[in-house]
Amino acid sequence: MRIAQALTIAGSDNGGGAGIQADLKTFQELDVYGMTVITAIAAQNTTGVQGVFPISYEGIAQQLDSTGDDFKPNAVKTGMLYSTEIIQLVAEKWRHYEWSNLVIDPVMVAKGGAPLLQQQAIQTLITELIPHAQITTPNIPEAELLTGMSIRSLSEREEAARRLVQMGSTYALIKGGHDTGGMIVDVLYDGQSFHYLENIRIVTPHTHGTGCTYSAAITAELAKGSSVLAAVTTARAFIQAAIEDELGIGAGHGPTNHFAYQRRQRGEK
Ligand SMILES: Nc1ncnc2c1ncn2[C@@H]1O[C@H](COP(=O)(O)OP(=O)(O)OP(=O)(O)O)[C@@H](O)[C@H]1O
Ligand SMILES: Cc1ncc(COP(=O)(O)O)c(N)n1
Repeated sequence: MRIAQALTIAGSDNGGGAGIQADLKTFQELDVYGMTVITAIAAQNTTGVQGVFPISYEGIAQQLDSTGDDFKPNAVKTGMLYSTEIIQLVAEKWRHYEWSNLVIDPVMVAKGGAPLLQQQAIQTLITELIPHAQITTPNIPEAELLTGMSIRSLSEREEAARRLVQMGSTYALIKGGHDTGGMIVDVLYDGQSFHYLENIRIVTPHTHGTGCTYSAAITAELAKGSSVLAAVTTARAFIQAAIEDELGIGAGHGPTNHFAYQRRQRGEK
């Protein structure tokens, strides 16, 4: 049996809703073999982040080498990278191992406001990693910090996507989850034309890890050989189902339901 393989380079969420745990669950649900390089341990639950403990530089470098020396992932995603040094290291190993299909989820701040990327590392993300990206998937506040512009209107979302492509990302996906209103519009730009993914906003507190899960689903689909547009379309359906069929875990912002998409595909409730 041949199986597509994907690697996630991200932080750990012991609560299982975001970070590498969300990524692995998503890979598994989409029939992709998952591997991890852990950058930091975030102690957190549905009420917030209680602590962040970065893995040492050597610890991350060794995980990247142990992975790269033996495995050939068909796609790679990055989530919480935390510092300039880690971003530079990932960029160096990316070139060294000649990986492909890089999905960058530029994780900066957790839902409750805890910083997951040091302020000064944003510029390093722009210069070192984004030029290697097949697709970069910021939410609106992340897109504002990356592009230096404020984003209110749809045309500003399009302009932010243009700027990300100018920085070297082949595709840009500006996610609309932080917008207000009944419909959520995610804007995908391929350097020439825009695609709009519109979905009904589900009213629920259980949206912890939506960005992680969405970008992991894109990564899984790219690993299986889908085009970027097809990968984003499937991933959008995956995250919509995961938010809609809520699990109701925890006292605060609970995780999304990673089982929901495949259960629906099988005709189960
Ligand atoms: N309430 C909701 N109903 C439907 N879709 C949602 C909802 N909240 C988020 N989404 C979708 O989930 C995806 C990611 O959401 P968002 O834009 O909030 O990213 P994010 O801030 O990176 O997520 P997170 O910080 O939770 O990991 C987007 O496609 C967004 O449209
Ligand atoms: C390890 C890790 N990575 C990413 C997030 C972002 O997810 P959210 O914005 O939903 O808190 C997180 N909380 N923890």
